[in-house]
Amino acid sequence: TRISRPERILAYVKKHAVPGDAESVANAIDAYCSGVEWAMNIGIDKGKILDRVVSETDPDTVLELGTYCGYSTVRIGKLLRPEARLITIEMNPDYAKVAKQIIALAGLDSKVEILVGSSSELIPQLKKKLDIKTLDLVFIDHWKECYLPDTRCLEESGLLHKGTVLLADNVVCPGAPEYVKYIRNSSRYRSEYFSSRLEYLQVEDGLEKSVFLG
Ligand SMILES: O=C(NC/C=C/[C@H]1O[C@@H](n2ccc(=O)cc2)[C@H](O)[C@@H]1O)c1cc([N+](=O)[O-])cc(O)c1O
Ligand SMILES: [Mg+2]
Repeated sequence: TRISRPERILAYVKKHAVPGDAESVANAIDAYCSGVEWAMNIGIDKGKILDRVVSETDPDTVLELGTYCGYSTVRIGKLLRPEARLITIEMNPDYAKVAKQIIALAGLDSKVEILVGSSSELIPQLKKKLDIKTLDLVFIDHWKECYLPDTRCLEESGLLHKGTVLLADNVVCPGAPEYVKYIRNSSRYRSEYFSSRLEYLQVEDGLEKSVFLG
């Protein structure tokens, strides 16, 4: 069988990125996905909003739900202080294998830990397994129907503190209507919508930033 799309992306990154240069890794993935074949990375336009939210939050501990090829993992990781930690959850072992190599190529493996498994199974274990107290930033970009149940699980696991930022991708396309309805109507969050474009296309999409109020 042909190699998978993530493996085609990895081959392109190996050929065109500069090892240790995270920016060149992100640029290589964007070049491939703009010019050769689309892939569900947050992309350039929404990526700039992600960058701004990460920089403003300046987090010590970040959780990402949905690693895929590691594009957003690299975008976030390159903005973190050396002592900060980024935990990313990926349930597809083949995707995790590609992401691990892309994150290493970006020189970010010391800051990033990839956990292979489902978010619903791993979120309740984070405190115990990874000695995590609370999360400063959560980037949500996995299966859209999991956004809400996993947010409830984060609340119940005591992983959110006053000021924790949740940033959700794809609130318009493909959309996460149950999540958006919950988070915008909850008195426990202050939410803001950032309108943008779906990765590599001229379709509207956007990010929802929600601050947990405790
Ligand atoms: O469907 C989308 N994303 C689903 C992502 C899913 C990823 O999350 C992982 N996961 C990890 C842990 C889990 O528990 C479950 C899944 C999956 O193994 C996959 O790697 C999507 C689709 C479009 N689109 O235009 O169609 C655009 C986007 O930006 C998207 O993010
Ligand atoms: Mg997405």
